[in-house]
Amino acid sequence: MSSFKTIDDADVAGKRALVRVDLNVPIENGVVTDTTRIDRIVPTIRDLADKGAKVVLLAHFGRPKGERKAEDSLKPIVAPLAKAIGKPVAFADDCIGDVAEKAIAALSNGDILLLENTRYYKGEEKNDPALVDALAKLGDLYVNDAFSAAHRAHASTEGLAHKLPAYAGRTMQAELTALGAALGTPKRPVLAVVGGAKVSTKIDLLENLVAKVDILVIGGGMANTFLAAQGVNVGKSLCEHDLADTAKRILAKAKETKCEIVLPVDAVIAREFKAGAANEVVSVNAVPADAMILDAGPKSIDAVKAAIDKAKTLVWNGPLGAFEIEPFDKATVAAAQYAAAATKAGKLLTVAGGGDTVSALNHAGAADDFTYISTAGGAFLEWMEGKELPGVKALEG
Ligand SMILES: Nc1ncnc2c1ncn2[C@@H]1O[C@H](COP(=O)(O)OP(=O)(O)O)[C@@H](O)[C@H]1O
Ligand SMILES: O=C(OP(=O)(O)O)[C@H](O)COP(=O)(O)O
Repeated sequence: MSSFKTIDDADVAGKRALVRVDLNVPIENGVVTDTTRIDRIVPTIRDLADKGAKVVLLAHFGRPKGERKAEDSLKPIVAPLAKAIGKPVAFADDCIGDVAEKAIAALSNGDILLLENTRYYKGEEKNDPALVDALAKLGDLYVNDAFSAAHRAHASTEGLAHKLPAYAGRTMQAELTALGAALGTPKRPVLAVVGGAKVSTKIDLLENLVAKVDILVIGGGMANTFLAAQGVNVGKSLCEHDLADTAKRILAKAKETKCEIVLPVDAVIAREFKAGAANEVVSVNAVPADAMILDAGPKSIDAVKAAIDKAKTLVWNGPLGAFEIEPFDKATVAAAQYAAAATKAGKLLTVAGGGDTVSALNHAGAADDFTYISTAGGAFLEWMEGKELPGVKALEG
């Protein structure tokens, strides 16, 4: 169990509390489509505000890589955040410097301010001491409530904890407690389902995961990368061809550890990435060069269901297809509803996480029946691997 200070240990009245939260939520046309991450940080924010802190929220959005990209602004999140907290939330157009300092100076005790995307600065992902210093100047204490970004050793998730008195927020505490309770000694067989689009940042963790789980279903963009590594032509699908060697190494390791790998055998393909695009089901060996795989096909769905039937524990991060655009949500919805039914019947313990995964499970009407829904995707899988998360470790001093 982690040994860090929590906000119960902090004297916050009249202090500027820099609170790292995860607001990397799904947004379509400027509208937040799933508020799970927002809802989960409310207790920490309300608690600090009620105790008279000046609450200054730090967060990233997307992967702008140090550029001020308008589509990665946190501004559209202000209104849903204020609604969830039930209090006004001010916004500053920068996370450091004059703009941030003036906005903080204008706060009264109990006020809440959101600073613009920390990833507008290259120093964030590099954990650059200069950015850490510039951020530290803005606060008297630091609270990390972003468990879902705790696998990143970034300025606002790791560096700051060494510069200011550091505390874990309520969600950070709750996630670690809930994951420990659900998965500390998981009932076997353990099935992991890993899909989604963040192939390059998640593929490495599969190498450890195949030593921890009995069955691994690989779906979504991740599956395309594995199929391509095996010589399958995936056409214009989301695929990271330069990771072929990594994929091969993981498949070899899975053989050694006797972890069963389930890859799609058929796919729903289309030529346009849009709702209602003309589509057809083909074998993964027959994807035309000008088409993309946007979902798993019916035979693949049956294979996922068969894997769920064998398992006693399921951990899931990453949708099996481009579930935001119908009809390419079928595999994700079918697997989610099947797992939810098995959980309800008492046959399976289910833990799922990740910004888009939770959104997909809500879309499928399955989230409420899962044993535990984490806000975290990559962070929760790294926790599952047994890795020390830099954001958590830094809180331990
Ligand atoms: N075959 C596919 N082609 C393109 N995008 C896909 C495919 N399968 C899944 N995705 C996309 O993956 C995204 C979610 O991936 P990721 O960010 O890794 O998940 P999470 O946020 O749950 O950790 C979704 O936006 C979904 O549309
Ligand atoms: O959405 C997140 O992670 P997730 O996709 O694993 O759930 C976190 O905000 C971390 O984002 P990042 O993977 O761009 O560092």
